[in-house]
Amino acid sequence: MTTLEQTLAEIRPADPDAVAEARAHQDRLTKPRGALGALEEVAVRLAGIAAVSPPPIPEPAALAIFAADHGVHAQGVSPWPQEVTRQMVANFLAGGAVANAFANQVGAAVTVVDVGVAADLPPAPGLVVDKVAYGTADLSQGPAMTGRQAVSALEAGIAVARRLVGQGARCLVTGDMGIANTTASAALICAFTGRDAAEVTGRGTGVDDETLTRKVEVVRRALRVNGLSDGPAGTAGGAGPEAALRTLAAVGGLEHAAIAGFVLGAAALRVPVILDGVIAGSAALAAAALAPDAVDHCVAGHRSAEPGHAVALAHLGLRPLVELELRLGEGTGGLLAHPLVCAAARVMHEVATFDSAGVTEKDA
Ligand SMILES: O=C(O)c1ccc[n+]([C@@H]2O[C@H](COP(=O)([O-])O)[C@@H](O)[C@H]2O)c1
Ligand SMILES: Cc1cc2nc[nH]c2cc1C
Repeated sequence: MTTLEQTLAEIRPADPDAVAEARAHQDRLTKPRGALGALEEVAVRLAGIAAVSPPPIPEPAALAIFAADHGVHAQGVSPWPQEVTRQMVANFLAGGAVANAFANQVGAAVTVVDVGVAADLPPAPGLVVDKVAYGTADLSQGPAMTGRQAVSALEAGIAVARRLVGQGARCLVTGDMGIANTTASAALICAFTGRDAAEVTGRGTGVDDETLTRKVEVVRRALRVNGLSDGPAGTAGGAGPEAALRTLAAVGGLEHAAIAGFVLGAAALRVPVILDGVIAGSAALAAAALAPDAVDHCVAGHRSAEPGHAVALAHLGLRPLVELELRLGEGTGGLLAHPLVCAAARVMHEVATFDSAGVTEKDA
């Protein structure tokens, strides 16, 4: 069995007994029922992931920033030059990016993974080189990746999840870096949800109106040339894992595939994975198409300003914890959500019950 096949076979849904126990416990705690809003569902979700209630507090966290370049950059879909991908990788490794500051704030270790940067990077502590290609092909002209490249990138992500959990991480956070990757994200979201390109394509790093119009056309062309535009909603590329892999290879990026693998790896290990922005959301659609139960192991860290992100999260049935109009990527929104996820779990360990504290319950 390949690493991908083995990982897919290991993924199970949330544990129903732990979920039921966690719900019942929430209702015994000294607070009005439901008073912790969405955090109650996070606590229940963590119990379902760990298959125990109360669930362990998911710390320490580890962030993996998957970096790659995109052939579609040649279509003028980003205002930034491609070399910014490589330059930002150097910035992450030097500790100078926003992701580093946020990781320090929440005590998360940072790993940078080169799965497809279009340049060779010098070895550095914190850098994992698992380069599948020097960037993808232009998805508006044909498939961005071969099936084999997509599987290699998925398996690179699985390997990182396994390694970080093996080193003691109890929560994984997705991060990405790749100039032009919001175009690939929009194409993935169209292909997996059946929505129109104009609804899900956004300004990314900040394109002007003219470039946005071109970007929407590039996404439409990508779907058309790859045979993904004429299926029923949600199954434009067909149903099942093989179709999911074909769709991912056709219009995804190497970092999207690696992030999908990272999500699958976390799910197989029953470790919660906090999703960052639109790149992670679109990658999670691919992971969910490969293994629907993987979604049970995900927490949506935030909702980014990119319009496709809300569409992806709705399709996954995930509610974002933080909404600050962030549109940076790197894992920044996921990191900010980590203390909320830990607080949700801590409540389950430390808050007294009505019985134990001698607090009178409301009238029946
Ligand atoms: O996380 C997001 O939702 C997000 C939204 C807009 C832009 N980004 C980041 O910006 C880069 C892609 O933007 P663009 O305009 O080059 O496609 C890439 O490095 C992403 O990490 C990320
Ligand atoms: C400067 C810069 C930093 C980023 N971090 C993630 N994507 C990015 C894109 C740019 C352009």
